[in-house]
Amino acid sequence: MNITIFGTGYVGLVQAAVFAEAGYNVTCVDIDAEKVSRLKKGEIPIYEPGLEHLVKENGTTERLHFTTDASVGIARSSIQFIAVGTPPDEDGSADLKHVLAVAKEIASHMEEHRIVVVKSTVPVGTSDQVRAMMLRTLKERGRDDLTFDVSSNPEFLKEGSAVADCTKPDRIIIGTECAETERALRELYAPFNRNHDKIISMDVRSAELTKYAANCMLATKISFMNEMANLAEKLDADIEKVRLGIGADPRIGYHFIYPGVGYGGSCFPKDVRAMIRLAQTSGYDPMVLNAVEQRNEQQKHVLFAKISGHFEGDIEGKTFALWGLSFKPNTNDMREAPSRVLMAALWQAGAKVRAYDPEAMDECRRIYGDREDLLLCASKEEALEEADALVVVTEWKSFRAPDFEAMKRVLRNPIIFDGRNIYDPVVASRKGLLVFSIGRTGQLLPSLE
Ligand SMILES: NC(=O)c1ccc[n+]([C@@H]2O[C@H](COP(=O)([O-])OP(=O)(O)OC[C@H]3O[C@@H](n4cnc5c(N)ncnc54)[C@H](O)[C@@H]3O)[C@@H](O)[C@H]2O)c1
Ligand SMILES: O=c1ccn([C@@H]2O[C@H](COP(=O)(O)OP(=O)(O)O[C@H]3O[C@H](CO)[C@@H](O)[C@H](O)[C@H]3O)[C@@H](O)[C@H]2O)c(=O)[nH]1
Repeated sequence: MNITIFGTGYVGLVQAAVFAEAGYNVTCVDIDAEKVSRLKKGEIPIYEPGLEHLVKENGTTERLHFTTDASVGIARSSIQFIAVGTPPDEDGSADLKHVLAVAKEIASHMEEHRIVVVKSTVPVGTSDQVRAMMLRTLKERGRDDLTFDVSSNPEFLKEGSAVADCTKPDRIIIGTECAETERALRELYAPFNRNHDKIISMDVRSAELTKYAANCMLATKISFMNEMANLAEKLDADIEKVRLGIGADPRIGYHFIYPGVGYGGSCFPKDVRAMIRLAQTSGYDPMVLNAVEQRNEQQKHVLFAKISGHFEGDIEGKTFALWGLSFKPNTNDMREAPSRVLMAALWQAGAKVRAYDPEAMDECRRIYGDREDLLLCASKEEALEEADALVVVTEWKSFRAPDFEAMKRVLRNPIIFDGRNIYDPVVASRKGLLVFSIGRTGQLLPSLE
């Protein structure tokens, strides 16, 4: 089976590699010529566990092609996936210009029936816009005899485990009103649907809403837990105990109830805002989602407030070691990362940052360039040198069991601001370190001898 995928970002590239591994011939089209030329050489522009191996292995065969020439991809395959970005517009709504550009491109070059599958995260009603754009373009070409279908197949992969998520999806949503498309997509996904039927078929609009609803639900869980964490501090309770206590209820579950410094990344912030805009333009006041978004914005400032509180506002001239730049572990992605909000606040207050991240150093350099108040360190140990305290923003595995005694010797003050609750304050205190966590301060903080 031949498949074409527009967009070689996290979604398009990973899905392409996984389809190719299953034995399909996949043509990847991207307008970014540099990216395409790197991919042709087997260079992977993003860090995603397992991806490089898959692209290299399949890129040397006939199964995985990269091109900037849309017409090649359109001619080759009956199924055309749209997996381009849907970044936020100025008002928070999803900007559909890339999606519609691909729709126009497909209609400009197709010579026979095509199944267009929207995999990008798009507001309800986008498939109607894609359809209208294609009809208009075909009409302009004088080829409105050509037929096509537009369906929805949203993607649920997580960065950092994208290959695993695509290989073993927990559900495959097929949003279509066309029986032929449903048959084709069921056949396409059959290799990923062997254990039990993971395919959930529905109409296109419900499929589009399912994607936003999933992300909004997960974001709501996180904002709710952050709210409980902030309250726990006020009430001298320990949110980590509360987390275990509520997670034991299977109706709540242990997943996605970790408090922290707020959710980041390329999806939750953008998708919650897009859902808010969509609700508002439909004449509905999304009270819950507004609160989710506001809590998250404030949560990104909680760590700085703790730092400032401890040093009684005397931040100017101080240096902070920062462990973790990416928005979550196992990725180099820094889009909407809480680390960026924290660094901006520290710089604004006149502090310097010595940062380390296992994968996001190049990305950080790309974003900030050379700055006097940012030193990118070669190791987590180097970041601690001459620092007034350590701040942990991302819970990378390699940060979890540090040598507290060595840390105490190097830091100017034996203090850790732990934005992900990866350290036990009691254990750390035995080694002479004071840990400020999220949602577990007050009487629970052991005093240092
Ligand atoms: N990143 C994730 O974890 C994730 C997960 C699920 C869904 N999504 C959604 O999937 C979509 C893609 O996200 P992403 O993170 O892969 O984006 P991305 O920004 O990493 O990549 C998008 C790619 O599309 C290319 N592109 C733009 N216009 C094009 C065109 N006209 N023709 C061909 N290529 C074009 C860009 O050059 C870029 O390489 C978004 O709607 C996103 O919300 C993302
Ligand atoms: O208990 C938790 C879980 C996550 N996070 C934060 O939430 C953000 C998002 O994390 P995660 O969902 O793991 O990463 P993403 O790669 O952004 O994946 C989300 O967004 C994708 C894009 O839409 C969807 O496909 C995925 O299903 C959805 O999980 C990160 O900043 C995490 O630190 C928390 O603060 N607490």
